[in-house]
Amino acid sequence: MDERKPKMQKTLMLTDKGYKDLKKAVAACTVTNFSMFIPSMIMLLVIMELMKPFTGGNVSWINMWLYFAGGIAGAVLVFLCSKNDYKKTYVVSYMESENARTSLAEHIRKLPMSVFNSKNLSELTTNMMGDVATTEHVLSHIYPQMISNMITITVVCVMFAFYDWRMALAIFISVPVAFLIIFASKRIQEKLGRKHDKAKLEASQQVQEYIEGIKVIKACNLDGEQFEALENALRTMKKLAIKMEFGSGVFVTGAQMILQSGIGITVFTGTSLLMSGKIELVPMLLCLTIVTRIYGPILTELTLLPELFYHKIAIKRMRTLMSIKPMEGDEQKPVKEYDITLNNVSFRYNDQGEDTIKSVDITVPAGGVTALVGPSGSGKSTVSRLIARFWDVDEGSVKIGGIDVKELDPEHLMEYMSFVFQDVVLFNDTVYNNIKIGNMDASEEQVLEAARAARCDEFANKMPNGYNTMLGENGSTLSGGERQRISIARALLKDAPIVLLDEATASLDPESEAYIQEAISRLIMNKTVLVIAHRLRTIETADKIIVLDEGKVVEQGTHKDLMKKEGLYRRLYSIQQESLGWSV
Ligand SMILES: Nc1ncnc2c1ncn2[C@@H]1O[C@H](COP(=O)(O)OP(=O)(O)OP(=O)(O)O)[C@@H](O)[C@H]1O
Repeated sequence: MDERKPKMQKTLMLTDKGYKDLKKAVAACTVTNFSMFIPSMIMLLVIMELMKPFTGGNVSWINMWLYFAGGIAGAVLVFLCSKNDYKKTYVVSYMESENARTSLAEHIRKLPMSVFNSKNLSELTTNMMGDVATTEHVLSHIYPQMISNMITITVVCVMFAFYDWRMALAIFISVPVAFLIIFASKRIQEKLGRKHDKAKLEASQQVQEYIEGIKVIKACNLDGEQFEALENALRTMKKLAIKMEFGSGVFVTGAQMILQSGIGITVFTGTSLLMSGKIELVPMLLCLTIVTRIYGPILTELTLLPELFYHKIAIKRMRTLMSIKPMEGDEQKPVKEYDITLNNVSFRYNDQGEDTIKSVDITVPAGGVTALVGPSGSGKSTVSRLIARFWDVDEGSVKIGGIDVKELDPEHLMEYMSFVFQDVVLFNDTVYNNIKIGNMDASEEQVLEAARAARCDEFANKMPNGYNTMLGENGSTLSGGERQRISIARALLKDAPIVLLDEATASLDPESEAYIQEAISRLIMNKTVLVIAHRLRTIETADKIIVLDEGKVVEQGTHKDLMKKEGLYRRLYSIQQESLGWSV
């Protein structure tokens, strides 16, 4: 964030507009605070009018009617000011939280995958929802009111100081003491807040794991064990929540008592000054009216103040996430050739530990099909992730058409690639929209054409609303083969010149596989294709086969070439051929 921005703007991570709107909200709150004095003043005037007969005067009914009219006008004014104040404070908070969530989402989208290795989903959801909600609450309920209350009380005290400094001091003295008590508890509150946050995160991870793994839990009868872990996490969260509430409660109640003692101090000072003839009754009553009026919002504010400390923790977390450098690159640079080369590439997922890919040289010729094979864990998927720049290589380079992928913005690079993975991610939307994701600019006709080519018609037409049928969360209502066909339809619609197929048909039954193979043949026509396959018979016709073992290229050539050698490929192929004869 820009160093020249005001401290409060930086602290609250506000946009320029948000900061301006916050100032407007403070102004609106201050106007409301002052407008609130009007009814109390009128009440005071009415009381004084009614007391006239006790001092030998008469009640003026004209005055009473005037006060009545003034009261109504005052009430309308208070209503209008409060309405404006509500609008200003809530608009700023909701607009800013929308901005914060959008910029977090945009930022997360551009982060290297290594970030997602070290952060889990619950942590990111907490950042996007919980931390922003804390900021939202602080902006709508604390900052504008706190600042405007400070302005109001300072103005009132300064005004009173002109009349009698002792009365001004009596009103004011307890306010800073009350605030000091809350701020003195900052360390304890922050510590408790951090612990509670950690417990909340642990609990939401447990809930997420429990719900995601519900099928396995049921199948393996793990209800007891898994539920116990969840229960423990929830119990710890409860304990810490109580501790936190108790911790803040002690200080808040103490601060409130001190503040309320201000009323007593004002009454005592006023009465003493009145008795000694140093002030008159009316100003003293005015003082008391104001003090009760002004302390009300501050009392509420004191209960909310500890949230400022938890907010600091939330802001720190958001700032840490925002400070992670996104992957950058040229957003325009055209890629004209589509051959892929890996030159002496080494890569490891974690800073500690062994390289997953070790000094690999690979060439994927443009317009042909290259297969990547090897035992499980040999690094096939990792190579495809490096080509797509989901991760950056540690050594060497990955080039497409002679351009290093590190020079290209990841989103720009994606324009040249389509993927079909074994795990297809589907959104809670219609079948049609799930396919359209492949190319948001495609016409309806193009979407349906791609869907037909990927053999989606067979299942979509049987659904209640055809292509407009909503899929459950992550397409839970579809079979593995159906999900794959949607994924292929997306890729067909995208029509990118490079296609990466990662175990696309590995988990399918023969009938689904036949459908998918047909759709895939259409997809890869005239494209640069890199296919990762476990079942070697599916890549026998590939133009080139690269064999990986423990992160190294150990063989390459055509199926025929490799079968002539006594190498890993031939061994894997023979094992698979043998297993075809097995039955259960
Ligand atoms: N996100 C990750 N973080 C840390 N290590 C990882 C990650 N993904 C993969 N690995 C490790 O890298 C190695 C290579 O994994 P990779 O998925 O590339 O192998 P693969 O050949 O595609 O395996 P498979 O055929 O079983 O899918 C494995 O040891 C794996 O445990």
